[in-house]
Formats: sequence, C-alpha cells, structure tokens
Amino acid sequence: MKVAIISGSKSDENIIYEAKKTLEEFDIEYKVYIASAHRSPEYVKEIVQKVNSEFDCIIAIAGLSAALPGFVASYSILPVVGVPVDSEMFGLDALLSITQMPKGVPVASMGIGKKGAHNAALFIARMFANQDETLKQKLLEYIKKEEENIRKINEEL
Ligand SMILES: Nc1c(C(=O)O)ncn1[C@@H]1O[C@H](COP(=O)(O)O)[C@@H](O)[C@H]1O
Repeated sequence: MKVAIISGSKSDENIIYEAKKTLEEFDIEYKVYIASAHRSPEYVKEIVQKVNSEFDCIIAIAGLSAALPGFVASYSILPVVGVPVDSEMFGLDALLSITQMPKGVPVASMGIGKKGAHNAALFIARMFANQDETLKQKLLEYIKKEEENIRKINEEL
C-alpha cells in the first residue's frame, strides 16, 4: 500500500514531517510532493494523474485558503485525507476549506496541524488494516500501547 503526501508549500514541512513519521512507524510506503492548486494548478493535475495509477490514497496538506485537498480529489477517485495547517486564524480557515466540500467530492478532514497529520496516517492505517495482517497487528499494538500509557499514569498518581 502506498500513500502520496501532497502539500501546498514547503513551509508546511513540520506537518509533512509528522505524517511521514507516523507512516514510517507503520511501515507504510509514501512519497512527498509539493504543489499548489492556487500557484501551480497544472502541476498539481500532472502529479495527481501520476499518483492515481501508482498510489492507494492521498494525504493533502494545506493552510490558509486550502483549495488543494478538494482540487486533488476532483482529479482522483482515491480517498483523499485533508490536513489543515495552523495559521494566524488558528487553522480554522484551512479546516473549513477542507471540511466544507460540495456534495459529490468527498475529502476526509482531519484536525488542525501536527495532531491532524498524525491522525491522517493512522486513519489510512485503519482503512487498509483488514487487507494487510502485518499492518493490522501494528495498529492493534499501537492501540494497546495507548491504553497501557493511560493505565500507567493512573498507577503513578
Ligand atoms: N492552501 C494552499 C494552496 C492551495 O490550496 O493550493 N497552496 C498553498 N497553500 C498554503 O499556503 C500556505 C502558505 O504558503 P507559503 O508559505 O508558500 O506562502 C501554506 O500553508 C500552503 O499549504
């Protein structure tokens, strides 16, 4: 299973890093592309057309007026998971741009920033876990560890 990460700018790099790091934790293959629906629409189209035949899903990261995830979804039938980048508007601008897609062009919208990027990778792991036993075991292990951490906190109180 392969994930394409497409981000609106190199300045989103700390959010891109979080998605990459989590995908790596789950041994999920990925490739990163930087391209903007606003600034380089033709280039985004070229990238998505290539991605469509080589990847299984897309993480689209964008801040401000985040057209990119929706624009990517309009050229693809792969599942697109959008991650809003935080801004002077706390990322609400991007969150609403990504969430409020018109009917017929779905984009799964995660929360804002690094946590959203982490969850985007986890969401993809969940989507494909039933088709990949190794991935499924890693996911179950991750969930078990989360619970163990919470129990440990209480034991130490
Ligand atoms: N939202 C978009 C799009 C797009 O949607 O096409 N292109 C760039 N951006 C976002 O603009 C912010 C500032 O970008 P710059 O730092 O390059 O000015 C970034 O968060 C990027 O994702």
